[in-house]
Amino acid sequence: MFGGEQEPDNYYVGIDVGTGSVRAAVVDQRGVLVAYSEQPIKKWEPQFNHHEQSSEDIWAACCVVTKKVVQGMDLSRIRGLGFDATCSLVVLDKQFRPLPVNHEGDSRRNVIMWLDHRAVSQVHRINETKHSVLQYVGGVMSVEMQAPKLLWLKENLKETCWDKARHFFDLPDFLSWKATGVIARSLCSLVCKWTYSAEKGWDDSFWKLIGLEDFVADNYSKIGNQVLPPGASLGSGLTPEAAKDLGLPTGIAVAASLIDAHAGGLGVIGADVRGNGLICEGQPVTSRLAIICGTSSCHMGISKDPIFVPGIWGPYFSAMVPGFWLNEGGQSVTGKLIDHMVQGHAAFPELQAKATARCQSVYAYLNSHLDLIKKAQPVGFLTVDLHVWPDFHGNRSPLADLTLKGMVTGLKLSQDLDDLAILYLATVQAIAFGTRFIIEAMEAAGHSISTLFLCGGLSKNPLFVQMHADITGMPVVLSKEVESVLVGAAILGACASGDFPSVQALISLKVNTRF
Ligand SMILES: Nc1ncnc2c1ncn2[C@@H]1O[C@H](COP(=O)(O)OP(=O)(O)O)[C@@H](O)[C@H]1O
Ligand SMILES: O=C(CO)[C@H](O)[C@H](O)COP(=O)(O)O
Repeated sequence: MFGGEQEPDNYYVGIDVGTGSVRAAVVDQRGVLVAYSEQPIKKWEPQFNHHEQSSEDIWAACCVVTKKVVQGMDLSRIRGLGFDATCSLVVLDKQFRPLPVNHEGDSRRNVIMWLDHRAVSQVHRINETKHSVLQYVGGVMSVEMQAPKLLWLKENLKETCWDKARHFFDLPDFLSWKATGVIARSLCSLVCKWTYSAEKGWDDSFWKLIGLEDFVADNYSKIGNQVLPPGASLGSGLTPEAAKDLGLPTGIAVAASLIDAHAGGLGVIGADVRGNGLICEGQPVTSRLAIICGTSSCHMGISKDPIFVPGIWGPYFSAMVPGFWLNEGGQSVTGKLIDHMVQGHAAFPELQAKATARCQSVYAYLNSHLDLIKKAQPVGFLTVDLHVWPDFHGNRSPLADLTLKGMVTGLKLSQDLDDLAILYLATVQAIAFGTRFIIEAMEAAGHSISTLFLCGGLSKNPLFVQMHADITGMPVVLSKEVESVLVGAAILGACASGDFPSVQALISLKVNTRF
């Protein structure tokens, strides 16, 4: 972004709602992050594969972090606000009150999270229809998308939720509604998770065929019949009530939102790489793959013309970079898998104690422990006898098979810290091989990728980044600004403010690291 080296006059606020926490940042007109705050959010897992959150808890966390980042600032310099969030499903009634998405009737828990796999039977039936909209999600709809979840609600919670529901929002759209009172949806969420077409709109025949004809009957008013491009300015901007909640001025511009992975993609894909000797310098932006690695990893590749890749979501038109088609590969659990493997190991308490004693994160400790035990050989060779298959939560791409499970081969009876470190390494390598598998599928279908641009929590782990470079054989670029997802959200706010002509004009960022 945003260009220019002059002293900043204008600032933009980005709010990023991830799976585990909400982050806010103030970003100046040069694209520099000047304040940052983070707050955890609640998650419930009332039964296996059911994952729920609370939209009120999420909004409250947005308010806490935003108030913190603008503390002491001249608020009149804040020109715009942008949101991104996970693609979770929020359910509200006629008065915009939360409705329960669970058998317990707990209306606090009104969000079915993106990683929730309750709607297995529903997605199976949807895929059996072989409807033409499925071509635009890689040929197979994921259980993580919204149509199967909506059908599950209709079939399982008819009285307590479905019949009372008036608004079904993707979480990024819920946030922009909460800030502005405008119920218009972002093209990003509707195209990527709800089968909406940027060119043709909703397909009545799909909703009728899968048993959700209710939406057609009321002209899609419950799921969105006003659609805006990400970055478009919403209504009259921030309402007085939301302004009070967030500690921001009433009326500042608020943008139509993005899904979190797409905000990260926007934050990194246009990076200015000049002078780094990278292969992608001078190549079109379509040679870049943005990988947003947090709880999950999302692999975002763009093209001028639509490319149909079996098992990879899309092609989606204008869902991330306006005017480009997007393909989105993904691994449903990556950060969550690494945490699961490390925290579940018998040597974890010892690891935690040793890391704490050195004032290090467990991952920094494990990385230095691997360096110690590798001796003269390259670290990657420590796993010649131990292998992980990482699909503990199914395979999102390119196999698109939610029934797949994880595997570890080569286990021994010992369970000491060395074993834990090597299991951690094998898990990171397995995830990197998953990325290679996705890239191979994208290239076989017509993409031509030369360089990876990583962001998200896992990109702060040097071992994770190095393994991606080694295993894919591609250079990995990290942004100068570590919190690229928040920069993507702030780009939306900057675009909505009218200070910049378009999202495209805003996506050139500086980089400083390569692996
Ligand atoms: N400094 C770090 N070193 C290693 N791993 C990290 C670091 N920071 C975050 N992570 C990992 O990144 C993942 C969370 O990434 P994040 O982008 O915060 O997720 P989300 O957006 O899904 O909430 C976790 O698995 C966490 O362990
Ligand atoms: O489906 C997705 C994007 O299309 C993401 O996996 C989902 O939004 C969760 O993101 P994160 O792992 O960053 O919390």
